[in-house]
Amino acid sequence: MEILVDTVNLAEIKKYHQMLNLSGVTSNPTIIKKEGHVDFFEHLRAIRQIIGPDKTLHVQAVGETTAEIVADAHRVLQEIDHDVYIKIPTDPAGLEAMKQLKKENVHITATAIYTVFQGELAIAAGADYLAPYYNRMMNMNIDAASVIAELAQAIEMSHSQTKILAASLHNVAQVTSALKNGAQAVTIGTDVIAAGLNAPMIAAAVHDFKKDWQSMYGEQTIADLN
Ligand SMILES: O=C[C@H](O)COP(=O)(O)O
Repeated sequence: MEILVDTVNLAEIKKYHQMLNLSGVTSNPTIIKKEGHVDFFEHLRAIRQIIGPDKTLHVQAVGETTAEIVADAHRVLQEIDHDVYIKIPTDPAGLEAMKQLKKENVHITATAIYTVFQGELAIAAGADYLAPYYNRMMNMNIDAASVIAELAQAIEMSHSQTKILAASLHNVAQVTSALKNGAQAVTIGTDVIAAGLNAPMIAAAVHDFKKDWQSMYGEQTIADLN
């Protein structure tokens, strides 16, 4: 199971890289905008510095034509490193760019996926990851769980190496549903992770255990015991 964070906030990436066994970081222009007008390449290099070479870093191309997308990909690979996963929207121009970039062995994350059909074409194009947009599908009354389950089946049936990296996850239920339905990876906003771990019932359980411990041993921790 791969857990990624859907943020480019350096402090948040540091915090969750330390807390969790993160597999990587994903971004898109909207996520980058939240940090203000940062130096794009410098910021991405800082993320790579934090997560190290073994984690995956997914950066979205912004060009609209195939030639522009391919040029964006080349620039990102040149400025950051050749292990970056280039996120490419799964539309006509993007699919053609995927086909071209796979010939150069570039890592591809096919993004903006709302339908099984888009996913199937991205699998055929050799994408390394598919990023189906869970919450955005739900907003359109598309059954996101079924789309992910069908894509998982398509990958299995075609013996493809493509993995599903569920994105646009707006709550813990969506995360667990994506994983249950066959996503190998999920990219989660740090607000969703925090909300999932800050449930009052977790704090209450920890508090009750502490109270019972203190009623016997006072302020000493286990490490303090003689
Ligand atoms: O790049 C993919 C994002 O996970 C989309 O998330 P969003 O629907 O919250 O903008």
